[in-house]
Amino acid sequence: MKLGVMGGTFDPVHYGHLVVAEGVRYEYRLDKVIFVPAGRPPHKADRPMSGPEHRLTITALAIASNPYFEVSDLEIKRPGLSYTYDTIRELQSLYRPEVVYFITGADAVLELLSWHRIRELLAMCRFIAATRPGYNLENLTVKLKLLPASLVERIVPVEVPALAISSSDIRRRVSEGRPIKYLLPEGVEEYVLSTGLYRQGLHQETSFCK
Ligand SMILES: Nc1ncnc2c1ncn2[C@@H]1O[C@H](COP(=O)(O)OP(=O)(O)OP(=O)(O)O)[C@@H](O)[C@H]1O
Ligand SMILES: O=C(O)c1ccc[n+]([C@@H]2O[C@H](COP(=O)([O-])O)[C@@H](O)[C@H]2O)c1
Repeated sequence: MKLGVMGGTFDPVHYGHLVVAEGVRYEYRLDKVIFVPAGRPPHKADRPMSGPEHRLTITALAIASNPYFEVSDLEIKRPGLSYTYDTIRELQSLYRPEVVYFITGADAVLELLSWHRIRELLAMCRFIAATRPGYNLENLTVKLKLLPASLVERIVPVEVPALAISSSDIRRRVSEGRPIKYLLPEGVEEYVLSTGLYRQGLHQETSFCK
């Protein structure tokens, strides 16, 4: 089995995430892509974010129409910071896949040097770095020059349709009463608007992950 793992804060999930996951699934003929909403993302630990139950629900709504996509609450259930290293280990023992691809956007992959146990993580799974407007993957080898070339080779860039959509822009739009239609799936839009998520602005988001 070839397993894709799409990790993210998903606050909220949007078409940028879905286009990346579907593009990589097709390119690499993945059997399954598991979306893993971060319980407590390590590099955003002191930042307010919506409660995990909201982020899990909207991720499930967003992927419902794709038979290759699944969502996992594994990071949300795990106490402490949500390190990708722990997640991949857990998924490997659950699914016993032949190979795991961790799917990230260019912005996240450019910061890989600061990730927990990055050398071991790169040895355990391959990384797919999807293109993202505003981020240049040509800098990747310079940014990661402290890592052995044999590990950097395990990070593969993939070109996906450029969508300049971000969760932070969507949150800002909601708080300013501007439209978010066509930036994210309708079901997610309805959920966001009906629950009042993001309406009070970034400084008053619903809760911290515990
Ligand atoms: N429009 C996009 N194109 C390509 N990759 C993306 C895009 N949006 C998000 N990603 C990638 O998806 C993963 C999860 O992203 P995340 O949930 O943090 O969304 P975000 O839009 O970057 O959020 P925020 O604006 O709050 O930082 C990351 O690896 C990120 O690089
Ligand atoms: O494990 C780490 O040290 C680590 C550091 C930064 C980011 N990540 C993961 O990378 C994914 C994308 O993060 P984000 O913040 O862009 O949504 C998400 O699954 C995070 O948990 C993981």
